[in-house]
Amino acid sequence: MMKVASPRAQDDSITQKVFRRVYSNFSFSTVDDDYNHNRRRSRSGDYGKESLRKRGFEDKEQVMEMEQMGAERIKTVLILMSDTGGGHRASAEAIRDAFNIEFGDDYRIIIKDVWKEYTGWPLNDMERQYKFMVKHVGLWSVAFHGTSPKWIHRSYLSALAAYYAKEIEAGLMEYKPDIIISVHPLMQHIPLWVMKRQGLQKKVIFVTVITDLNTCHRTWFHHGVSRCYCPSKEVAKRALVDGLGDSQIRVFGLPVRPSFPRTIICKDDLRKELEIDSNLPAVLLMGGGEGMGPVQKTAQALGDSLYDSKERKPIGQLIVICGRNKTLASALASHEWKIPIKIRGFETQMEKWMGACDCIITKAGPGTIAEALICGLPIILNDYIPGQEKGNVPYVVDNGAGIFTRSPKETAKTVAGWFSSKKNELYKMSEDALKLAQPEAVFDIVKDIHHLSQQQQQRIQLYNDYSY
Ligand SMILES: CCCCCCCC/C=C\CCCCCCCC(=O)OC[C@H](CO)OC(=O)CCCCCCCCCCCCCCC
Ligand SMILES: O=c1ccn([C@@H]2O[C@H](COP(=O)(O)OP(=O)(O)O[C@H]3O[C@H](CO)[C@H](O)[C@H](O)[C@H]3O)[C@@H](O)[C@H]2O)c(=O)[nH]1
Repeated sequence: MMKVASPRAQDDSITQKVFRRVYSNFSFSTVDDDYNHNRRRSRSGDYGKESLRKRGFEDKEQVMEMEQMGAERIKTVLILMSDTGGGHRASAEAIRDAFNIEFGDDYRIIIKDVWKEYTGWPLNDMERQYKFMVKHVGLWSVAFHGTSPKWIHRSYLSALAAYYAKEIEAGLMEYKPDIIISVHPLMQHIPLWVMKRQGLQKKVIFVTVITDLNTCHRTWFHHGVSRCYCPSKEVAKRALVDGLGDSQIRVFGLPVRPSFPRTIICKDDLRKELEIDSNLPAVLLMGGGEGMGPVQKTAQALGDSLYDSKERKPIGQLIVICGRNKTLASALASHEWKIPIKIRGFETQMEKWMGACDCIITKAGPGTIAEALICGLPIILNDYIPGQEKGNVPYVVDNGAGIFTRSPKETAKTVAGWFSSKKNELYKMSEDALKLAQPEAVFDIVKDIHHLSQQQQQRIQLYNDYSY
């Protein structure tokens, strides 16, 4: 079905095994080999090589083009991501859910960390390395900025691509994708390099969905993509500066799981369901999927500021979502609290917890920010990861949707103010948050990808008609 020019001649490589499994009659051929598998039928069923040859299609490229014509079939979408933090998975799941809602069974969606499953070090270990580096922020800052020049990241990624070429080919081709969507900064160069080697650039649509709101890394921008979906004008400007064309760039917003915009939020019902006090205002405290940032100190400061010692009663309540940080959860659980508090681990229905609260304190994770904006939550940013999260601070603060402070005491004082004498301030910020929100972003993205797919189908059809 497609040419596989193998760089390292080896018998029974992973690629070959996978191809044999997927296409039972498949036998490997290089560009110069004869086609020796012409009895096999393509997925559309009508374009076996023999029949095409009889119709006068002797050229190998033509025969392959024809084989791709499977007009009315389910399209496979492969979403490439890695669990470096929780944001990439959340965006990948958002895109999958939106495809299902908009197009039902027309698309089969597969979310994969192909690096982890098919390659070796360092690609298969990104989660651990990322966790380590962001704990030592100085190290992350050097890695982020030090790898910004194109010649540095390009040469390193090209070397990795060449080294793991066969494994990555196998990883990508196992799913026979019609469309590849990358939601990770390190998943443009290598797959596009593999696709180029296989002559698949015109057959498989490749798009990037950027999941950082402002100061993103330059590895996000690759000239070879059909589309680069930017979550904000700031990121689009960076894409233009990096040489992407207007026709490649679209600005719809950051993809957020459809359960956020599509859940009709009734705070009272949510509070009942989550067993949260219905009468006290609630602040949500979190630190991304890994529970990063000054969560413990902030929780303790809130424990004091939200308790009115004169009246001997709380003026607010606290919900802490620790994500995967179990140490944090057990440290908080062993503390004595004067205010109502809920300490939770990794939650899968964040829209409910956000919908039940009145404001949020978080590090500047783009996913959390975009979700909080949709829920109209004023945001206190208490930390950011250098590099990709730095620009998220002005994005929120300059648009009036929140404030930035690293001081747990100041954070606690601000929330106490919002819950007592400064309710108007809280209300105004909530309005500004809703103005900045882009709840339809994920639907706009999948509709545009669908449009690209249809255009490609039409091109193939035209080629088909013209050739006959
Ligand atoms: C020596 C030159 C190295 C150039 C490296 C470029 C590509 C690296 C590719 C694979 C290596 C695996 C390292 C994985 C780290 C995880 C990164 C990640 O996924 O972040 C997600 C985050 C977001 O979730 O990624 C980003 O925001 C941008 C990615 C930046 C790439 C940083 C690469 C660090 C490499 C460490 C080498 C130290 C070099 C010192 C500089 C002179
Ligand atoms: O218990 C939890 C805790 C968090 N989340 C979700 O996890 C995501 C966290 O994503 P963020 O973007 O806020 O932050 P992360 O640190 O987890 O994300 C990582 O990926 C981001 C890009 O997507 C940024 O690059 C960021 O700097 C990097 O650390 C959000 O959707 C949040 O709702 C849950 O579903 N359950």
